[in-house]
Amino acid sequence: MFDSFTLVAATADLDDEPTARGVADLVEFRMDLAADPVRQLAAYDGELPLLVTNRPAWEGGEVDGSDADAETARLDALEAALGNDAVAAVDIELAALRREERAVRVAEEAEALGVDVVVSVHDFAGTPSERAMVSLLSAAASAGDVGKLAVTAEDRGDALSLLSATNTADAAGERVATMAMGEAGRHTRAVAPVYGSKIGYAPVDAAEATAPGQYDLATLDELVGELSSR
Ligand SMILES: O=C1C[C@@](O)(C(=O)O)C[C@@H](O)[C@@H]1O
Repeated sequence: MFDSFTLVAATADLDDEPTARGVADLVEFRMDLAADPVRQLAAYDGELPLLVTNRPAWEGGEVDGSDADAETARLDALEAALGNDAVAAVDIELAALRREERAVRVAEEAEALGVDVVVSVHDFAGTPSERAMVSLLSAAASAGDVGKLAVTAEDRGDALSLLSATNTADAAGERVATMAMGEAGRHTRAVAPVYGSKIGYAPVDAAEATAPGQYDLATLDELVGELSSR
């Protein structure tokens, strides 16, 4: 997975899966935004494979990760999800891998089960320098199967820097996924795949976006299809 562009339908409600079928390649289950994620996963009988994400508040999500116990509980829930046969990929934050042994163990467990690891970095405050982004992408890509960087663009210059960093990482043979959040970065969701980004996220319904500036699934599918060879 992730060798070519992968379109991901992001949702907190696995009942959305039939609507994503035929368009998305994968469903991202945002466990941190979901009501009763354990029950939803156990009951899942959809066709699309799942990417599970349990994003902590310290990285822009909803689940508590404010102390060691909360982080252990969050990562335990993520690890438990790996046992579900529908789970093909897991998202783990680069910052968690850097500071928590428990996160490294979840990544190792995923690898042992043949579950791909998306190592993610989010910047909700702005866009780091191009050099810093290249280095973050490299660190994230080498810590898992794909390195993902989502930044917040304030202007076109930020969007261009992200595209350029994506191009550099791709040319270096790194498997990466990039997107700029916010209005100024919106077009990067369609354009970054041209520069090597391997994942695009979109909600099935634009009203249920999981990040600022996302296109709805059908629109992203169409835009990426027009611009790349999807
Ligand atoms: O990390 C990402 C990328 C994302 O933040 C985006 O900007 O599309 C959406 C999230 O659901 C996903 O986990």
